[in-house]
Amino acid sequence: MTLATDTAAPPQASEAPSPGAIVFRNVRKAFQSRGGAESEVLSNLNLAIAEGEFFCLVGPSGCGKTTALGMVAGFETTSGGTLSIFGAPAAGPGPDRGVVFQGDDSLFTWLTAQQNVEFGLRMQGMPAEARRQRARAMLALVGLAGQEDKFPAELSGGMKQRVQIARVFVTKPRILLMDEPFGALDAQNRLLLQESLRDIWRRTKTTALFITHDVEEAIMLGTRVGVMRAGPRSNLKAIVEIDLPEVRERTSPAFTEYYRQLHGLLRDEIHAPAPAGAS
Ligand SMILES: Nc1ncnc2c1ncn2[C@@H]1O[C@H](COP(=O)(O)OP(=O)(O)OP(=O)(O)O)[C@@H](O)[C@H]1O
Repeated sequence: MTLATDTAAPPQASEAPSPGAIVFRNVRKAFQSRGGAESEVLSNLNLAIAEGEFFCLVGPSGCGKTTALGMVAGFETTSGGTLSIFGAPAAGPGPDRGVVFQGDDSLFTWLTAQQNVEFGLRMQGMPAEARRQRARAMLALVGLAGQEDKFPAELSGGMKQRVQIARVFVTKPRILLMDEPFGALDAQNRLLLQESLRDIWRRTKTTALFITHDVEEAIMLGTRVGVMRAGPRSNLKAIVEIDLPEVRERTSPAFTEYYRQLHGLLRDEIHAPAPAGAS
């Protein structure tokens, strides 16, 4: 069980660029209020996510998890430091990064599940038969075999979220960004989707950054779990490496021990006093 508190220390000038799929170096993010005052949400954020990792991020509400993910997605710019994606400075959104949000309602209502999943492949110019087969296989992987011809209005919330995941994975993005994708689901659907996601990730080893409020979910899915400090000026407090078998058992002693450790780190942040000078 590895607990790292000093994550990705700033490089020296002579140091070669770090390898890694997603690398934050001293990243700062501030927002300007309408009155002109600045609030610094993230400060000195250092994190290197390796290619093929499934990195989960947990932290107190409002600490800046979505902001960090939004910068990787290209929806937000940094206010300082550097953020690189596969060695290049992060720029705007691109097809190399697939994004799934909580209660994502962006399916095309006039297309079937199959057509929704095929859409990105069609945009890539894939021939009809190849994309039909790829989309069907992906829908089967998320447990939707036999539901291909249903429209979003005919699907439950959990089924729609499965289509979202299939739609993102099918185009094989290099990076998968998920912001509480199962947050709006009931407990049973949540467990089933965690299993599907873990299964797909084991097959594809897509680099993933996954935000959750659920420590158990983070241990179930992650190769490492990062715990963020309470904001403002948040950054990473600790990273816990999850050294569990590929098939994870929630009731195993090792799982329970990770839960206790992570829950403790998180609880301390939730009850931590605000830093001096916090606005
Ligand atoms: N566009 C924006 N303009 C101004 N402030 C913003 C903007 N986006 C986010 N913030 C502020 O940044 C802080 C961090 O927000 P963010 O959504 O990243 O937190 P979070 O950790 O994802 O929260 P939660 O767990 O509740 O979803 C909050 O105080 C939020 O109000």
